[in-house]
Amino acid sequence: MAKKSLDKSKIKFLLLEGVHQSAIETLHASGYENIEYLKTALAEDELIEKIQDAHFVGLRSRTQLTRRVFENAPKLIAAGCFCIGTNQVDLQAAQEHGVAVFNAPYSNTRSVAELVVAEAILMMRGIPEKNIVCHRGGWLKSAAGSYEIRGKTLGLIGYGSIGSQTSVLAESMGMKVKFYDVVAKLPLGNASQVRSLDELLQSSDIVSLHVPETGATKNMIGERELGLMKKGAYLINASRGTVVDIDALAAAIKNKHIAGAAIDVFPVEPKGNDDEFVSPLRGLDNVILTPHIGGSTQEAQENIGVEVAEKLVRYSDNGTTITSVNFPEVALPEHPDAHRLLHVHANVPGVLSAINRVFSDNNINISSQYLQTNDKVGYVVLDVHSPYSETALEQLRNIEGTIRCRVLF
Ligand SMILES: NC(=O)c1ccc[n+]([C@@H]2O[C@H](COP(=O)([O-])OP(=O)(O)OC[C@H]3O[C@@H](n4cnc5c(N)ncnc54)[C@H](O)[C@@H]3O)[C@@H](O)[C@H]2O)c1
Ligand SMILES: O=C(O)[C@H](O)COP(=O)(O)O
Repeated sequence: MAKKSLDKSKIKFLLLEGVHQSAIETLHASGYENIEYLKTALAEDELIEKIQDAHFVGLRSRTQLTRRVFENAPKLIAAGCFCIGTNQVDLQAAQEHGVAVFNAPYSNTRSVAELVVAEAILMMRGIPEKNIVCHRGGWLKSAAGSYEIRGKTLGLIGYGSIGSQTSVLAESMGMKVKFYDVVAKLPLGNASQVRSLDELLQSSDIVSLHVPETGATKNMIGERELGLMKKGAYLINASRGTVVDIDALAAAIKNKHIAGAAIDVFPVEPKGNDDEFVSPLRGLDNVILTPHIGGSTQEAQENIGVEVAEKLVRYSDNGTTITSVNFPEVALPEHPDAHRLLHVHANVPGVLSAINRVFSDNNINISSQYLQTNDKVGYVVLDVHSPYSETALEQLRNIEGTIRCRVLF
């Protein structure tokens, strides 16, 4: 029997964390109607229940896609992070289960950069404290401790998309910019790269973090690093909550070594808007606390919705994995006259020759073949002109090392 791809009505998308409606519109426009849409993140057990019959999952930064989730997601072929960070996904486990992961690496960059510059100004003017006092009926008219940002040094930790965009905005407002990054980066404008984190901390009036969550960035700002910062300096963190030792920061603010902070991300964040936010930073003057909204603007969310949904659609319709964060990247042409097979396998010797043997044994002529591998996984795409038989597919699925195998008609 000839095998065609799954009917679009049977392909299920599970969208979590209230991703923007633009994602749904993009999926509808491509013929995908089977969408379960939830406004919240799900805890592991609930997620495992919901993901059983999902082919695609869409999430933001709160949902944890753990190894256990992948082990219990038999139909899942791709995950879309409708955000920049992908640390909430066990990328290794995803790859081992043949699940391609996509994100939106630039769509909220500008939103974060704008917020950081705004916070630098607000903190250097002592606005959080003055604002609170006014709300309580007080009047704190004073220039004491208030400064312009012009001429001050902004120290950026991480000079990737957000760090470098922040650099441009800050310089245009007259700040001097220094940055520390583990990679040598082209400094934009008059910015300069320093050799060590310590040098950056010792010479900056405001330090802002723009690194991903990794083993190396965990608590990279702790008691020692805060102690190295200038007395009266400010700290901004809109990267990940694990990067700053939050108790050490609270202590440094209380003993007035650090004059203020603007923190958007926390080691533990509430699961949803109805849960209490607990932090040692609550109640401290000149600390701006925001609920992880660095990338939460209408512009960013709408763009992210379209961008990530399009990547999922392209992978579903065509097999293209370009920009996947964990999968070998293959850019594929349209295949109007061909039947396309997508085969994901462990990257071990012999799999490719076994695949080719199935084709010759079944007398199937290959019209095009595309292959990319990384150290763990191989992704091969084969276009043929006659439909795949169930027998050939069964043989392909039975090849040792096969992780996933699907047909696009
Ligand atoms: N608050 C929010 O809503 C929000 C929004 C978007 C992104 N983020 C976070 O911001 C992070 C940065 O985003 P991006 O788009 O700029 O990422 P990016 O990958 O473009 O840049 C990260 C930079 O950090 C550098 N880096 C990595 N490890 C480092 C280390 N140990 N020390 C110094 N530098 C190091 C990298 O070399 C890179 O230049 C994301 O990973 C995400 O976690 C938060
Ligand atoms: O990684 C990101 O893009 C940010 O942390 C934003 O995440 P969010 O979509 O959960 O707000």
